Amino acid sequence: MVEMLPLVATGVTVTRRGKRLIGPVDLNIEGDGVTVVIGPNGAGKTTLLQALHGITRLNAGTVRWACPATQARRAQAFVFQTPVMLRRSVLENLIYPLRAGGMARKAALALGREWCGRIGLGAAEGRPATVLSRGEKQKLAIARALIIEPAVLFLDEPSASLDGGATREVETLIETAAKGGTRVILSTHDMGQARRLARDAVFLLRGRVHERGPAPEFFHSPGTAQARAFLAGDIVE
Ligand SMILES: Nc1ncnc2c1ncn2[C@@H]1O[C@H](COP(=O)(O)OP(=O)(O)OP(=O)(O)O)[C@@H](O)[C@H]1O
Repeated sequence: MVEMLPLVATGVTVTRRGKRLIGPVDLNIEGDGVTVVIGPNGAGKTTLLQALHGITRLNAGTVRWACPATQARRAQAFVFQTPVMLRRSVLENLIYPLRAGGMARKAALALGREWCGRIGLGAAEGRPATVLSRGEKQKLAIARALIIEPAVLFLDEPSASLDGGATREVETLIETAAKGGTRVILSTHDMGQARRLARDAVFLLRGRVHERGPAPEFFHSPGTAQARAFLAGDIVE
């Protein structure tokens, strides 16, 4: 895997139609495991993830990786909150990034089938991906991101509106990826999920990093009144 970390964001600011969505944000991400980005609706979680991944225009600031930008782009993946399925079979969706990366079809199919089985869709490999359930689509989208063995994986609300069983399956995929050396950065509204997965937490409020820390300390004894209130389930704006 490409050595991409630390990720260093400095003064990252995104403004749209005269409104500052995030920033300035300074953030350093290194080590391994899962970083969770949490905060109220509209705090800027999605915008921050997209800014770090390089798919939204910055109005100020920089995002730097430990490797050249072209290499960094190829070694990271992003899974959107609403998974985008190609109008092809489950298996063809899975092998798409492998083929785009130049892998021979036979090898790609073998790896794709292995992943189909791993996410419990072995019997559905020929089915159109568009007819899958929401949970199945999310698993497929995550598997399609992981199949290229990215060094860094961004996930925006990976289990929004999934039930307990589907959420568990998605979390297992994420944990396995993190154990395998993929650095995961995800946003979530689910504080149970944040506690289960996080190595460290970033609490965003009104587009700024309000508090950041290792998960055990952050969840046990947050340092700011707003983070305490948020974790207690109070409305924080
Ligand atoms: N292209 C855009 N133009 C104008 N405003 C935008 C644009 N994209 C996002 N916003 C606004 O920026 C703010 C941050 O949005 P973002 O989706 O990043 O927040 P979030 O923390 O992910 O929210 P949620 O928890 O509701 O998903 C919101 O007020 C949103 O309405």
